[in-house]
Amino acid sequence: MSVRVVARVRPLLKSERELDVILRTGASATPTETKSQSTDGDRKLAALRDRDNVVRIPNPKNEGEEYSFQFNAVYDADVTQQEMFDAEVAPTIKHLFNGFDVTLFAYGVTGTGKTHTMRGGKSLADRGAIPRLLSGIYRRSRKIEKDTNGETTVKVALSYYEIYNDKVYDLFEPPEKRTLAGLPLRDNGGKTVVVGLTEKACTTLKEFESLYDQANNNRSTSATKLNAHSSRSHAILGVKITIASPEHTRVSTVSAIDLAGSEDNRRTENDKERMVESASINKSLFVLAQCVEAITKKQHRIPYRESKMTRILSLGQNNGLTVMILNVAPVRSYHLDTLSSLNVANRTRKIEVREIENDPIFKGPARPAPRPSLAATRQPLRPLTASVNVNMPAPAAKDPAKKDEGKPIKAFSVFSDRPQIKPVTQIRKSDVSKRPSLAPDSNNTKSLKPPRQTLGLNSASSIYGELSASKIEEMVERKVEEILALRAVTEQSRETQARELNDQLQRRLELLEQRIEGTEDARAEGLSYLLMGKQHQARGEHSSALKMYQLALPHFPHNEKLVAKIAALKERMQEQALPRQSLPASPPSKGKFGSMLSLKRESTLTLLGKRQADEACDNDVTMADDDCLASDDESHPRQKKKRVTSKDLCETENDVESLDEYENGSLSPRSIHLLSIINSRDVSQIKLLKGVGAKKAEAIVDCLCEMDQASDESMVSDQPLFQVGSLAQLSTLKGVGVRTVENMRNGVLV
Ligand SMILES: Nc1ncnc2c1ncn2[C@@H]1O[C@H](COP(=O)(O)OP(=O)(O)OP(=O)(O)O)[C@@H](O)[C@H]1O
Repeated sequence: MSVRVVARVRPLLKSERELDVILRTGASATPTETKSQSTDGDRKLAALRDRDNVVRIPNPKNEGEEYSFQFNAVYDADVTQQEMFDAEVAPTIKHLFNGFDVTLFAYGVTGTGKTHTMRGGKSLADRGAIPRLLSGIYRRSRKIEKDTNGETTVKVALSYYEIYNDKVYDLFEPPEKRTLAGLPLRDNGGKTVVVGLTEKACTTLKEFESLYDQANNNRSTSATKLNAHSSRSHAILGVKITIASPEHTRVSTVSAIDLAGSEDNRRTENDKERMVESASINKSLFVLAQCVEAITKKQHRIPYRESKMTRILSLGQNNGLTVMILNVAPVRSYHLDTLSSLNVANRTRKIEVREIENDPIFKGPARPAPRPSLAATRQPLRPLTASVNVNMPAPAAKDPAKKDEGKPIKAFSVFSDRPQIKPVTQIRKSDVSKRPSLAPDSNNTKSLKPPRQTLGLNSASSIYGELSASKIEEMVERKVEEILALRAVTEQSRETQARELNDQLQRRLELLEQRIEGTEDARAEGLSYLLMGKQHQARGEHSSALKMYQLALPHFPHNEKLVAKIAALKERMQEQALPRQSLPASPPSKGKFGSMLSLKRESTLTLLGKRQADEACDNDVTMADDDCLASDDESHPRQKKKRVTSKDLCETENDVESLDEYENGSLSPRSIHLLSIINSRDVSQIKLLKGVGAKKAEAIVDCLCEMDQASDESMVSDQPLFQVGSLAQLSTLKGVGVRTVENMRNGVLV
């Protein structure tokens, strides 16, 4: 049977407004009713359980749309604690006395009413599910004892613990007795047990109330922005009942769990301590959601062990009945949280649990072949193999020999882990007809393929008298081995294929890289010629520039701009043949870009320019040839290390043009000051210039020193001879571009 999941919508709190209600329940078109809107107070139990069971919530991204979540039941804000108990908790008591374990847990966002539902208030009417459950247990115990004239006795024992920051603490122990590590968990026969937990015998409701209240004082609660009495831990109350009749003793447990609520810490404004708690709460609830998802998706691995809470809750693994009460707040401020908890709860509904009563412990002489422990091995859920009607009262003292006989017709499915030999009469007709392999006249014995079917047959082993359990197990084992072997072979061939594919891919990649590298090398060479040509041209060395452009041409054979440039250069050289011849004799012209460098330090600059070109090409092999060619004849934009775009070049050209103002006039005080700093070769001063860091300053000084060394004069004097005389010259230095010069100049205060 699947987990029973019911939703309970809490009424509006004083601080909440009617107009913020976004949840709708049932088929009603009006928002969830609040307590004030409560109608008929004395609804019948059946009516309660059968009422509309849909919660509707708008899509947060599109309010026009609505999501609907269906549950086993939905309880509006007007439903009282008594009604809630009668509808959902009271029916589980008889299952408990029939030997089934019961798990009741409240799930929901912080402040949605979990503690209210489980523990409730102090007044009689406000009492929650737990005290009412205990009251019901004691009442039933008294009745059984009375009906059997005291031959059957019922003992109730309590344990109560909390999981706080993923550590387990005994709530029957005062907090000062807690150890840092908390109590350990252990797997015991398929159940997770807390080691060293106090178990208190409790004979009356009054005793329970006092114990429970006292223990709750030990529970970790704090005021948060979203709830003045927020539970900071998951609290688990275990009520163990031991029914002892003259023939046997039967033990079953009800676990009532008040989970801590998930918190959206953007809303809680939690302090550090609360945040740690909150992280732990959210983590365990997240693991719970993951477990739910893994179970419903039938995944192989269910992450129970990733949090203590999920390990203890063992949803879908625990036998017996599970009821989840999803608490929700009806208002908008909880919108996303509500949506997410509705999602988790909705998925939980699809989880199937094995409803198996606990084995009775028989008194008297030892009995042959007890049923193997069903809980001992946790296995995936199996299809139903038998049925029990838990709604029928269990006979108080049954003949143990006839234990398996005459079980009433089922009300829900029972799942089995191990082969169970059941009389054929227990298999419903419909079941037999649905599964041909179970039919007595079936000749389909060869189709024992999937283990599920094989196991299904076990329950009907009387039909196949000759097929003993061990034989069937042997067959299953053989089949499993076959499947595993086949899988191993398939995986091996798949691996080989993948390896071959990888090799092929690698080879192709290498080829591609080689091709790209070859192309890039050639292109880089061409670009370096272009760049050098440009630099020569900028310095007025037209013949060198022409040579470089001509060397670049084979690399860009179809580039019209380059062809045009070569032609223009040739023409200009012819025009300027005379003036150019006279230039070497004339004094350096400060007004011409690079003139000082070209005339005085030609060899140095050729060296520098070449290095710049090499560097630029190393770093800029991707630069478009058009970008290179687009620069104007007189401009000298230095290559930047980043990818150069045509936009950059245009801007650079504009910047250089702006420097033209210095070409024919004297330098401004600002520029003079800047150049004096540069010429000082003082790294500590240069690095203070705008846009220049320590690295750039060092590069500038290095460059100047290199030029000094390269000059003939530097051989005879220690004094730096080369002086940067213009901003344009400055822009040609290593590590400096026109934009840097502009930056430096703008940053200079005079
Ligand atoms: N059905 C209800 N009827 C009346 N009041 C309710 C109901 N449900 C919740 N409340 C009130 O809402 C408030 C928050 O409820 P509660 O403390 O039970 O929330 P919670 O989900 O346990 O929160 P947390 O996870 O922070 O512990 C309380 O003041 C409680 O009395």
